[in-house]
Amino acid sequence: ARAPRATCSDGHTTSNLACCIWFDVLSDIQDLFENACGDDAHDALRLAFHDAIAFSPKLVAQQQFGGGGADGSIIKFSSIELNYSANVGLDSIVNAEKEIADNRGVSYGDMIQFAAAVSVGNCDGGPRLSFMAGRPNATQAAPDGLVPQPFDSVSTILARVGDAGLSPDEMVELLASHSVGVQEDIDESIPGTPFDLTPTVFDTKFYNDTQLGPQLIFPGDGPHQGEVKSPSLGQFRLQSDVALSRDNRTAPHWLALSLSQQLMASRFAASMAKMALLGQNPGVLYDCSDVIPVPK
Ligand code: HEM
Ligand SMILES: [Ca+2]
Ligand SMILES: [Ca+2]
Repeated sequence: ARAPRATCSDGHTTSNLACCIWFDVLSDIQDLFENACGDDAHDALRLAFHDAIAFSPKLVAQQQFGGGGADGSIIKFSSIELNYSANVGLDSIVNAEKEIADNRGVSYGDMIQFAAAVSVGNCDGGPRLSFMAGRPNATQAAPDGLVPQPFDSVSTILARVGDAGLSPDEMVELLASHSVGVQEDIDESIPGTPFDLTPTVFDTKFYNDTQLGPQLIFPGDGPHQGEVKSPSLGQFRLQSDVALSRDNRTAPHWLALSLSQQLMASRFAASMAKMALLGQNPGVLYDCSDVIPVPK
């Protein structure tokens, strides 16, 4: 059955009038992204992970605050969280999204997941992500140490994301995001070096090249902590990506995704939807997915 339509004051239609504000936010965020899959879109996708993954039931069991997950804490408490080493390079997207959210009166947690969903649709091959709105504002900064680092072992990474609620398969699926990413801060001599040869295309090349590509060269002045050799000067290899691509707990799924654009895109969309709810009460959220543009 088709969802009932409501018409916003600007003429857009959506299944829920409470979603109308997101058409305004969409226009702001697309101005920032220049309707493209460029630097700001990439940063917005990375930001969604760094906000959401900072959620730890394990810390709560030790009577500590475990972070609020996808709660916008990385914007609300940016003066704290942007000092964490894993969050290097996120300042400019945090400031840009904060300004839009403040202007439009939406929560930072919603803003971050919305911007990420829009960003993926701007990349050729990117699936249409869903978007749930209604996250309350963060109450505390997330503690340090919850965002995986490229020099972490596979066991460390899987334990950390497992604590947050993500399976090894979901971790693998989410890394399709590195198909549209570049590094800036691991090797500062070569900012903008991508993780695959098609950083504006959401494709399977990243999975294929990390798993099967030869390890020949450090493209800049490396090695740096978290970096391993890459197949060519034009791309950069994170140690964690290569380790996950070859570990027996994650390599089979990595291979499966490398063989099917359709599987990769659909699994990524499902895992992103799950990640966007980490630490959140789904009962207070409502579906504004119909505001997310249909990818070209
Ligand atoms: C094991 C987990 C992960 C590790 C260790 C990791 C690490 C990194 C590192 C070191 C960079 C380069 C940052 C810089 O130098 O500017 C990066 C970039 C990026 N990451 Fe991840 N990442 C992980 C998972 C994810 C996930 C789950 C997402 C999204 C769902 C994501 C999205 C991105 C994007 C889009 C970029 C590119 C940013 C840009 O182009 O400026 N990453 N990641
Ligand atoms: Ca957070
Ligand atoms: Ca790519």
